[in-house]
Amino acid sequence: MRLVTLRQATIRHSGAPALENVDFHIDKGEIVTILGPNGSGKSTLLRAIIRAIPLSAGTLERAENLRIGYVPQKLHIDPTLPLTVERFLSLPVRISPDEAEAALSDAGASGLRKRQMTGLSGGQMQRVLLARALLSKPDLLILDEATQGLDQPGSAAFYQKIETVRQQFGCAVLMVSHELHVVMAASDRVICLNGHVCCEGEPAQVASAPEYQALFGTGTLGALALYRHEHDHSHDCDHDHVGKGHEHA
Ligand SMILES: Nc1ncnc2c1ncn2[C@@H]1O[C@H](COP(=O)(O)OP(=O)(O)OP(=O)(O)O)[C@@H](O)[C@H]1O
Repeated sequence: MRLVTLRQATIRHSGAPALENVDFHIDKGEIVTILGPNGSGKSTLLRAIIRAIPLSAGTLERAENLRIGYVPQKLHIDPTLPLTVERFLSLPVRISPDEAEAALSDAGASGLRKRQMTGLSGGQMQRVLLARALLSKPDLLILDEATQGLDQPGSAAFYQKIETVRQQFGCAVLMVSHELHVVMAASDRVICLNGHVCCEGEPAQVASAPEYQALFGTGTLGALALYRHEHDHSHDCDHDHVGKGHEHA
């Protein structure tokens, strides 16, 4: 089932085009990742889909009653503002402590309900933002560089959580990320943007496309191969492997 379709979408900011003639779609349950250099229109695309900015040309269709959960890049909260996680989750629609606890648990943030928002670590904050996005039981979860500022284990754990959430909620996931190898391995489809769609397809297809390599180089091909490798051999000893090639075996 198709959740969102953009046809020949053009978006201008103060007259200057950020995106031109973009065709895009996402289906139920898919994980789609948007890659692209700084200023290539990734956030603009996401914000158009949530109808935060209008199209200058083209069309946007969304499935009827589509529920979207949006996890922003970051959230600025005034450090002098007392705001517990529970109260944050109750903005703007009040929820019960049980609902707050359930959403936090789904997002892997159990136990943070009474904490102050300004006292959370980067990883805890992202999980609270995820919990908030999950409250609407989304059909489509949108993440805009949600792991920016997290260390590598932190962001890997976050993406694993996203995969669990997708299975649990049956939602599609649309995300922007710069962490090429993790994201490429976790995505069904990758779209490479640079003001327009440069190339798109399954991760392996995109990684070998000349347009992608012109933007990102060929380095990620190796990383992708490591994460995608088929396990076609057995090991003659059962110690823990530390080699990168076994991280995703
Ligand atoms: N509100 C705005 N007003 C004017 N120009 C804007 C606005 N928002 C974005 N732009 C411009 O539109 C272009 C695309 O910006 P966008 O934020 O979508 O890129 P991005 O790919 O998400 O970048 P980054 O990776 O740096 O987050 C950039 O040239 C940016 O300067």
